[in-house]
Amino acid sequence: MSNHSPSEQSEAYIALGANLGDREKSLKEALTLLNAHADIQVMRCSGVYETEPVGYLDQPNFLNMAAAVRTSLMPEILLDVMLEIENQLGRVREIQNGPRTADLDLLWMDGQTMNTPHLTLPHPRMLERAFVLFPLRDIVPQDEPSGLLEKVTDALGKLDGREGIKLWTTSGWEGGFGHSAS
Ligand SMILES: Nc1ncnc2c1ncn2[C@@H]1O[C@H](COP(=O)(O)OP(=O)(O)OP(=O)(O)O)[C@@H](O)[C@H]1O
Ligand SMILES: Nc1nc2c(c(=O)[nH]1)N=C(CO)CN2
Repeated sequence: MSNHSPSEQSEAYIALGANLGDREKSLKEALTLLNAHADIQVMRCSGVYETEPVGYLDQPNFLNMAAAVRTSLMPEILLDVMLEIENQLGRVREIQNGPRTADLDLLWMDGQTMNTPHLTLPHPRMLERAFVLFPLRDIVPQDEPSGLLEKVTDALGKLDGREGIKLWTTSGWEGGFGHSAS
């Protein structure tokens, strides 16, 4: 089977989080590794936000961000690349919702829906999570064709304020990847 989608390129949105070790370095390395893949280009990066842990509370604050990538890979293959990057950055799965050096979630891919044991799209919890929505809002363009901006704006309107989210750095990291012009 081909690893590539029949219709050229997709735009995928990825959430990144880290709360162990040098968190900012882990996020940057994850993006560098994504962009180093021959079939993935990092197009836009959100600001980096420091966020209080959600779910399992007895753990350090996270840094969270989101990135938009262009890829010709099928969603399952893109997810495999992301899980491999988590492993390369030293992720060990011990506690559900627990601390991690790097967590990469595939949020949205041109509005495609799927539900397999390996991958659910859109990510089922993305619209409940302020630590996903604030970064996403930074990078979804007004004219995004598959309805993502409306979903993000609507979900943000239902949140109570900023819920333990503060801007850490505006990042500007996509400039380093050389693909930021559309
Ligand atoms: N959209 C998706 N993005 C990332 N992983 C997914 C997705 N859908 C299903 N999965 C599966 O979820 C599995 C567990 O992921 P992980 O351990 O990162 O969960 P988590 O980050 O602790 O929780 P959450 O999924 O709520 O963020 C992955 O191995 C992957 O196969
Ligand atoms: N603030 C914050 N909390 C979390 C996060 C995360 O990335 N940021 N990830 C989780 C599991 O994916 C559980 N809780």
